[in-house]
Amino acid sequence: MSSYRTRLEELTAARGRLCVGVDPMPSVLEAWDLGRDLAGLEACARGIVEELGEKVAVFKPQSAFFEAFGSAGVAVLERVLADIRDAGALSLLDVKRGDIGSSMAGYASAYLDDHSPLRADAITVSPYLGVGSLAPAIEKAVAAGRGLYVLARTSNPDGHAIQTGVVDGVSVAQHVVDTVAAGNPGWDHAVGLVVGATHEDLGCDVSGFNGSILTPGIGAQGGTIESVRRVFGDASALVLPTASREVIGAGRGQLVARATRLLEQSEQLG
Ligand SMILES: O=c1ccn([C@@H]2O[C@H](COP(=O)(O)O)[C@@H](O)[C@H]2O)c(=O)[nH]1
Repeated sequence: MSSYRTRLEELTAARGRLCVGVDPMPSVLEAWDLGRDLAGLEACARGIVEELGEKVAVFKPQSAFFEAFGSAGVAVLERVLADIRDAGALSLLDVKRGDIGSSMAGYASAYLDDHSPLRADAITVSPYLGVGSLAPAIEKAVAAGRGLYVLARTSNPDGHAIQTGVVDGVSVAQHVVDTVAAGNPGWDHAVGLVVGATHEDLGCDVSGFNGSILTPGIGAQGGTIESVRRVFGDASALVLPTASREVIGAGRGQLVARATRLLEQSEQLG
């Protein structure tokens, strides 16, 4: 399999630069006229991929909404990941894992191994235990042609204090950006960042970054493609904008129109 970076570049060149979030939360199920139950979860999550699977480059299932239904919900997630593969799109599983190395190796097997039923093309990871603790997942991702996105500057206001806090002269977010950038040439540029779309001041400089930047917070959290273009400047070219409720939150009938609108807007990102 070619590298994650190559597959991402090829697919976004062909389908446009948008990652649609698959967040089948109760309000979304309601908007889709579905029950807040396992059947509703499956109809909504698989319906999103059925409608958009060949139009969109990347889908980001949010693991929390599947885990909420226990093992039956996780089985739905496995089917959603398979649907995404069958549609020729990339899956970016939002699980925000982070632990000491030995446990991180377990997570890597769960999400990045070619034989795992929960395998995704990329996952989100947390660097709170140190970027170095992510090494087993990075090794696995590179070897398997998969990717990781490391939380650097998240979209939520609560992240501000910890991520813009300064240690040894640089912000925590900048430390994450710089550490990933330094490793990326040896990692096939498979490691990206999560940097939210909601900030007027990022609190870190991503202009020299050398991987993909996942940018959540568009729509429901107040960010726009236009604000991403303004705030990220030249680094906009690296951005993979992602939106969940903005695309899926008004029911199945609105899906294609809402995704198409964001895809058109994302052409501004260069
Ligand atoms: O910094 C972050 C990291 C991840 N997320 C996740 O993205 C989606 C956003 O949903 P919207 O409906 O588009 O607001 C959700 O799954 C979050 O857990 C984030 O928002 N911010």
